[in-house]
Amino acid sequence: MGLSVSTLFNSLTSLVRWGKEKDVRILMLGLDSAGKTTILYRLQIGEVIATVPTIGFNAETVQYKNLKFQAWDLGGQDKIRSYWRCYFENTSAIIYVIDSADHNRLTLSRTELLTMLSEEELRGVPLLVYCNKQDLEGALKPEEISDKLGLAGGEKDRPWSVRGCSAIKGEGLEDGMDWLANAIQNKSS
Ligand SMILES: Nc1nc2c(ncn2[C@@H]2O[C@H](COP(=O)(O)OP(=O)(O)OP(=O)(O)O)[C@@H](O)[C@H]2O)c(=O)[nH]1
Ligand SMILES: [Mg+2]
Repeated sequence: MGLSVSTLFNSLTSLVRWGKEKDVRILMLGLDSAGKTTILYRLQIGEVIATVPTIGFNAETVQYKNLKFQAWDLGGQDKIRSYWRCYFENTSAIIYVIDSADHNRLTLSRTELLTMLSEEELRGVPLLVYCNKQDLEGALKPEEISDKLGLAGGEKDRPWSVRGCSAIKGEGLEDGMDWLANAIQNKSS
């Protein structure tokens, strides 16, 4: 995996420095290969880039309509998910990405999501779930995924929304971001 202690330390130092300078920090989380990095660069440069699995994170400034934010796209592989919590401080919103065609790992993805949401630092933070890869045959619809996640039963203290998208086709991303931008602005007003 190659994530050394010094790499982690440097990451955390830059995280703290950046977190102080910028206002809106959005975390992008989800299992490996869900499409987080693809979505990040789709939002930032409007193109599909060739990705490799993220070891550590990508941090980018994204301008979306009138909202400028720092997006932290964290690697989703099993062994590095435990580092997610190092990035929770000062989070304005969470984008959680699910591969809608990865039926076998939906339960695991739900578990990781609920574990993260139970963290005190993320209490009340708006959550957008992108059900990505809607272009793939057999992809579960956002309504089905929403039912399986069961957020309606427990997430009463935060704004949340579950939306379908395809980062490859560029579909659905804007609807989700419009909702998130509103949720962030309402929270801080
Ligand atoms: N068909 C389809 N493939 C997608 C879509 N979004 C991403 N992919 C592909 O899914 C693979 C993984 O995408 P990444 O963006 O690297 O996934 P990630 O969530 O950043 O993965 P980690 O960095 O390992 O956590 C790549 O081959 C992407 O091209 C989509 O909407 N549809
Ligand atoms: Mg990635």
